Amino acid sequence: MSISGDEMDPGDGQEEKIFVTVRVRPLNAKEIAKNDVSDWECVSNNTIIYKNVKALTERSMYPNAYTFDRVYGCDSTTRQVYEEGVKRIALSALNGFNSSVFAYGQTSSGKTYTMTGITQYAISDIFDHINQQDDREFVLKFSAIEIYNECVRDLLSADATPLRLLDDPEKGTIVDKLTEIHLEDWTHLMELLAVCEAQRKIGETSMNEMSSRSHQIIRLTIESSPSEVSGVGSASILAATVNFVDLAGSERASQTNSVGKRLKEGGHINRSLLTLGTVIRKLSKEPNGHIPYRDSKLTRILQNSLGGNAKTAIVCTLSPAHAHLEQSRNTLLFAVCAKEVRTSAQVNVVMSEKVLVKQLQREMARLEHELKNMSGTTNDSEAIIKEKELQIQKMEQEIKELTQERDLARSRLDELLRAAGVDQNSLQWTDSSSWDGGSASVHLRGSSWDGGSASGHLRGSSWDGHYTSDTSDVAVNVKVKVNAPLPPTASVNTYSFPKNHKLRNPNEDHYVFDNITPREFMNQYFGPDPTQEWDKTSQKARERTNSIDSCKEVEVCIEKDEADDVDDIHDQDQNQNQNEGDFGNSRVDKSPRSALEDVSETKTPSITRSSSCSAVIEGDVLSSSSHVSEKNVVVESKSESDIKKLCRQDSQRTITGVDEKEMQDTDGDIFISSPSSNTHEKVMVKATPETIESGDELEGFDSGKEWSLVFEDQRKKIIELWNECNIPLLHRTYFFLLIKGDPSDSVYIEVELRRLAFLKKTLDQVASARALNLERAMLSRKLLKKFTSAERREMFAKWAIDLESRNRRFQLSQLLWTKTDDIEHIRNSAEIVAKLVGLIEPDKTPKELFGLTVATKQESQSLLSTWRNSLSLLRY
Ligand SMILES: Nc1ncnc2c1ncn2[C@@H]1O[C@H](COP(=O)(O)OP(=O)(O)OP(=O)(O)O)[C@@H](O)[C@H]1O
Repeated sequence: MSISGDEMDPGDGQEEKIFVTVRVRPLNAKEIAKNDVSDWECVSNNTIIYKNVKALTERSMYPNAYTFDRVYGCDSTTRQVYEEGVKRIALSALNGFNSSVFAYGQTSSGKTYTMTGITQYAISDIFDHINQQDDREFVLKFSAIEIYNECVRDLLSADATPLRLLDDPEKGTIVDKLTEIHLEDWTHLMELLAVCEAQRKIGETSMNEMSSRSHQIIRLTIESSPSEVSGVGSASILAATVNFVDLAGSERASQTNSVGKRLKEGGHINRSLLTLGTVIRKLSKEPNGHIPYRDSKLTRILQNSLGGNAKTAIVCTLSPAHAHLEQSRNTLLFAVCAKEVRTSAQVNVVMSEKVLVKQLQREMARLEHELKNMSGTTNDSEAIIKEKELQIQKMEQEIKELTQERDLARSRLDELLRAAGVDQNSLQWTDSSSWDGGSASVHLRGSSWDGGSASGHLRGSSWDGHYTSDTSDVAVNVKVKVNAPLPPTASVNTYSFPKNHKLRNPNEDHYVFDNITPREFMNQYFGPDPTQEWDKTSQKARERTNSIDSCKEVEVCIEKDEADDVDDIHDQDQNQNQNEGDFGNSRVDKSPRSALEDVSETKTPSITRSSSCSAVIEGDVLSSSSHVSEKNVVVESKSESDIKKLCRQDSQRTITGVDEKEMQDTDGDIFISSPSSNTHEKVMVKATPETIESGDELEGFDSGKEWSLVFEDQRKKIIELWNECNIPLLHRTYFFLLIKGDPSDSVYIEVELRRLAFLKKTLDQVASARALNLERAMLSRKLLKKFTSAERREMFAKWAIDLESRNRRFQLSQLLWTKTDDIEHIRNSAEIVAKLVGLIEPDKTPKELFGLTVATKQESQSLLSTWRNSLSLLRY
């Protein structure tokens, strides 16, 4: 339904006439039976004429043609009457105009018939209109009264006590304590109309079997306000009423043969209708004179509708029968007067308290929402700022740490270079560290590998692979003799560190994880291992010395697969254990050389020599007590011949793909690796022991005495962690072969401690997870073994409900049912299974569900059907 602009806004505050229509009903059966004829004919849309010529001559004092806004003949429908005029008036209440629709006419002329239809059509259209309106919210209130024998009665109340009429300065006459019901929908309306019909006084007269003996006024109050989406505007808050008035019919006592109660009723009806007629006549003739509204309850209540702030439509109903000619003429006279009456309808912005409260609540809610949004935005901004500040703090801390590491590296390198006799003036550190995408490199470019001289380029230095100290390339001529010819284009010992530290060191141990090594883990969580870069830097320094005499220690790192010769190593370890005893206390006196040879005899997969191991060479050899291989082994040598021997032995036993010549001795030469020979091999030259021993004090240790205490403490910790983590004996042996308590070993010790701490934490986690699984497994076994089948099912049902893991439940059900092949047993128990597993795997077949191997296809289908039925019953 749509309401055109004309329909919705016929004029704000302008006077307009009451819209008057006339409707003639068809002759009824009684009238036809009496051979009565219709006196009236609608000759056009708005003109009705009296067509009985005989009567016309006899009663010439009456006009024979009447013109109204609309006239409807006996073949008209109520829909027509409604649509062609009444609708506009009725629906103007949606726009804030009070409105009223009357049916006026003699008894049995069709007032109730017409008004019933009009009321329903109008309210239906109001519902439709409201449903189409998104920008306004509506509240409908329904009330109904009847005026019976000059008493006002609430038709929605069982209490028949007459209601008082009160005069409100703003609203006019109001009915006190009238029931108003919030109208919800169409069904609700029908219910209320039925109540009204049931309550209304209806009686049988000779004119009408169902004669209305009272005036009925159905009132719909429409309150509307802008919806939340359309914003708020107090001016557009509207409240208006629409009255549907079905008057009782005027009657002649002689015609209705009324007596007693009906006669009294007829008297009240006629009196009130007479007053109504008087009011209408006066309004039409002397609108500014006295209008006797107060002479009847009806006119009092309808005062606004008749001559006040309302749009009004009157449908005058006629009985066409000649027998009712006089009443029809009176009705037409009333209609003639009514059409002259003017009303002045104005938009009612007077709102009810309820609407006002609702509007205020909505406005408050909107403001609160806005406030919340504003505070939310503020909170968000604060959170972002806080987060950024934290990031900045974190970055500053990282920069600080990196700077410290860099300075430490520089100082160490300087000391090494100083010790190696390199002219440090030729090297320049710059502070212009540049973030170059996280890669750092140390290049040693050999221009003439076979000639024994190489031009080393030390390009920056980085401890963690994050940055490069981008100094200008410093060319240092380093005389290095190599034993094996290298490809002339080869760059040797070039290390690049990916930005994310994820570079996997082939020398790394593999204790726990497949995808991350402890070193990677430590790099990630504890920062870089400074020893790696230290080693490289030391190597550079060594190369610069160009003096093989000063090189009394060589660090040799050879990687080999962990799996190689583990058993052999184990055997060797056992042999060693017989002689060596516990690490902490009983060291077997043994010459360094023999110690080295012992170690090398174990077919060590890799060998590394530390710069701090001279004490070992000249003193004790550490014992060992385990049997698992390690990749990195640190040994030491006192002389070049020792080194050469060691390397020869190792190369013969463990290194594959290494040129024998590479390890052969040329007295006084330094061993360096050939990267082309084997990517798993690396030989690094390191600083001389003299360099370290000649007063290299590491930071954090002021005196040898203090360090020795710290060292003892750390050593104990390491041993404890070794035991707790089941660290291979070989690793322990090699570790303490190299780490003897020299202050320069503190870095190695710290690395070891960190690694062990990580390992222990991981092992603890794994152990607790295993314990949990074991406990569960034990429970499963107990369940199957200890109890009878019934007990198992019962326990299992309880347990399974408690278990959160659905897969676990399914596995348990399989366990349960694989114990039997008894189809009947399973069928009977399908309900339990459905409870346990049905909600988990609804598409599984019985075979899959029950773990059966003997079920035929038919049996499976039968089980499945049973199971599904159970499932549907048990679905919760
Ligand atoms: N336009 C019409 N078409 C067909 N039947 C009608 C029409 N108008 C009224 N009637 C029938 O005429 C009879 C009287 O109608 P109704 O009860 O509406 O008259 P009324 O004016 O309300 O009478 P009263 O004043 O006594 O209550 C009813 O049976 C009704 O069905």
